[in-house]
Amino acid sequence: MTTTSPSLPLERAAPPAPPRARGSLLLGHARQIQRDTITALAGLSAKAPEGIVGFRIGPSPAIAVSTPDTVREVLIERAEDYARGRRQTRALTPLMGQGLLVSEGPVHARQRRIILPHLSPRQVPKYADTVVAEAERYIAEWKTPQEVDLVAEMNSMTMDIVTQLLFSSSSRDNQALARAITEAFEWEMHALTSVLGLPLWVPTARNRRARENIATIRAWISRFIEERRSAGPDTSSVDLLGDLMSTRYEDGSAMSDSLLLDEALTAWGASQETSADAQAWTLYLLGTHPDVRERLHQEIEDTVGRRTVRHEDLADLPYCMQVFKEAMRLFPPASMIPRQAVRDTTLGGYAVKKGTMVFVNAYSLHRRPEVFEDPEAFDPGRFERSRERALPKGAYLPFGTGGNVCPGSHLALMEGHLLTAVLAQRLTVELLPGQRIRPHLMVNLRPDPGVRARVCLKD
Ligand code: HEM
Repeated sequence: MTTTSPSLPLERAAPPAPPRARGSLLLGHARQIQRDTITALAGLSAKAPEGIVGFRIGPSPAIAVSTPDTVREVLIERAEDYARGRRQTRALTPLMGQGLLVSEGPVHARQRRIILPHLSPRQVPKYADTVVAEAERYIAEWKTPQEVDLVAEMNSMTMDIVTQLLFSSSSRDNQALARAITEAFEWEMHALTSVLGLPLWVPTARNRRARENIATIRAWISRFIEERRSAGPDTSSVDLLGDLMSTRYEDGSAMSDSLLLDEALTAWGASQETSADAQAWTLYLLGTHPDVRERLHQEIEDTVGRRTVRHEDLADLPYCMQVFKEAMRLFPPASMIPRQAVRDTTLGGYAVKKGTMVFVNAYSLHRRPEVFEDPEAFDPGRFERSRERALPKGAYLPFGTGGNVCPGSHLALMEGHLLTAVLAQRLTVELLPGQRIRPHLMVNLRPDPGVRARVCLKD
């Protein structure tokens, strides 16, 4: 007689924890991350051949991912397992309300559907003349030759540009408003990065000031909305605010005033500093690579000469775009895209526990030697059309990917292309010697402690 043993359900082995970087017993890698976030996270990713590494920030488990596959898993394939971190939401809500950087789920999807068409490749060329005019006006006000900090200058220039693109107005003549904006963005930065990250209702002096600033800014934008309404429908489409006021949901209804305000402030916050940092890095890299600068100047000389740059010129300025894209490869303004696991899940075959913070490390992704040969070298040739097309999917992500991919990417690329051309056309920029400039990550990646340069208007 033969006997068969009762069949047992096959037990699947639980996925293992991701390879762990050893940190201090109590704090994990908190101290290193607090001191120098980008170096700490890049260092962790460099020791992770599979592009996934686990570590702790104090008691909280965290993971950094830095290969095209692991990044795509977090941002696309298993995106529903991750949300924005609680800290990000808490820090951004006071200024940006329920705008796209805060909202999730159906509200987020509905807002993206209505906003994205206004930032499409067909729509953004209408903003080109404004970008060029603002840049030229800004440059013309310099008494040159002059020594400047390029980081501060690019911040002011992009602030002027973004307020024109959004509201057809400038904050620079209104000192109280300009100060409120700077301080409010600084408060947000502090809330996102400080160890304590106290919520706005805690009555500290810093929080009280932030509440006043936020009220000032929101009142200013509300006034714009009211003025537009009373001026009638003709004023729509002159700027992004006009577009958002005139757009309609599928059911024919318009965006509420409160959401209009939230989305305008979100676009402002999401675009101004990212664009400024991208441009500052571009100038810095051009300053340290005379061969690239020479070729760029030649392209502009041959194509545009001394006349004002127009959108139609961009197709004939391919090297200019390659320079901007390569600068964002080496120094992506949004270097770390944060997420938090909302349930137990897996990543690259490893277990991820609910609550784990996940950092999509674009800085290290853009330096994968198997994708980018000699990754530390500044080589705009990598973005020649055929070479760019040959890049693996998800290898270059300055604007993220998936359901939260930057809706302003076409505008940002056009603005970067135009500004790179205008600045090279109108100025000679010479970096001052003896500077030690390092990437520093607060929310965005900026050159620290700034980039001192001698600028001179060309005749
Ligand atoms: C060089 C300039 C820029 C860079 C590097 C950049 C980068 C990014 C990245 C990486 C994300 C994805 C964040 C995530 O997945 O959590 C993002 C989101 C976003 N960006 Fe940009 N951005 C730039 C310019 C702009 C501009 C010009 C606008 C608008 C006019 C804009 C509006 C937004 C908004 C609203 C989001 C949130 C999208 C969502 O969560 O649905 N950005 N940006």
